[in-house]
Amino acid sequence: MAGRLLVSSAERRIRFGFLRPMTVATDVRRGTVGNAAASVTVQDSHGKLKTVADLPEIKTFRMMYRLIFKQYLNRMHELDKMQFISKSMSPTGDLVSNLTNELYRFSLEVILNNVQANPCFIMGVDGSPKFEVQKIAPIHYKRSPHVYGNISELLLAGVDTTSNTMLWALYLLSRDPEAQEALYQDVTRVLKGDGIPTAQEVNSMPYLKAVIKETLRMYPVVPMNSRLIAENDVVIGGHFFPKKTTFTLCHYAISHDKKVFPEPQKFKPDRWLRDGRTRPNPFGSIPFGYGVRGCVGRRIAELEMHLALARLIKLFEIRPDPTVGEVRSLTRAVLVPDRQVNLHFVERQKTSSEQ
Ligand code: HEM
Repeated sequence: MAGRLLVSSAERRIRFGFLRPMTVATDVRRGTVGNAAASVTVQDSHGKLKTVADLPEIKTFRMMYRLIFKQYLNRMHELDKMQFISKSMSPTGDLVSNLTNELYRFSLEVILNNVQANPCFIMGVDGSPKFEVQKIAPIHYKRSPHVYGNISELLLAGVDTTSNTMLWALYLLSRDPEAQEALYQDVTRVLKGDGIPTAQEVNSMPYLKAVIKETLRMYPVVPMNSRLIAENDVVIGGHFFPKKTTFTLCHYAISHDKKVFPEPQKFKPDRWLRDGRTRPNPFGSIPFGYGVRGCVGRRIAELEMHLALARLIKLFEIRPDPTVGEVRSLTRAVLVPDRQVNLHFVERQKTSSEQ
């Protein structure tokens, strides 16, 4: 997600933020997201969209993840012992700042480690192609407004998004023991021991993926974005729109359409399973946007959330705090909870094969 949300004037330069033309000639090297599992979509010289790279394996990213996640889990254990458990004895306790902060810190570390390992990544965050930076000047960032701008965009795009989505996912799971059990079964069926899941293992956990998809459907963390139809007039649904019209897409409204998602207010990860059922229209929920200017961090974000959620659910049962009540969402650039979300992390017993 790029930093600035909406710009009202169609004349405004499009390189900032969400206001982007549909017809961008893109030679942006999407591969700059590093060596995480990434599909790279570009336009070829004939303007055709194609995927140029599918990198199924994760190398440095996975290694860094292991380090970061180890620390993070230790911290969760610490919190579990010191705070979550003691707070559960005094339900008026406030856990939210802890959980929100912990998720924020976790997402931040993942992104910053990526920046360190892939200097070009930071330079490309405004969507402008700066691939050559990687080769010329690996990590000597000059203090320029451009770099500051990129860093703040990176924080909003890469940290607030994943940390809030994780928070929403944990919140939804805490309120749905059945879904949580299904997720636990899905994860423990594949993951034995303490190892970090491989890309292949993640692919074998359909319910895990479904939980993230359903979370993003219910709480699309980037609730809206825009497109500027720059070059041509268009007719949509019988309505004429002159060129340079700005369209604002409300992801939240789209993904709560009951014609596409029956019972849209219900958390139902099953609707995303590929088990023979009729799946929802793929454009019914597009939390990462779409096309050449869709989210460049999508694969990293999904990977990060899949790995984090798999580990957390394997280690902890997540329970709601009865004092919190029904949480609503607010748009604060990203979709955030309207109150502190207290959750209890109860450590699971290890099975005999894992002792
Ligand atoms: C839950 C996680 C995330 C969600 C839901 C999300 C969503 C979005 C959306 C909706 C857009 C606009 C797409 C469009 O206009 O079609 C976007 C753009 C972008 N996102 Fe994300 N994002 C997430 C995580 C990340 C992460 C982790 C990063 C960086 C590591 C990132 C970097 C970017 C960048 C750089 C853009 C601008 C792309 C461009 O202008 O071409 N995002 N994101």
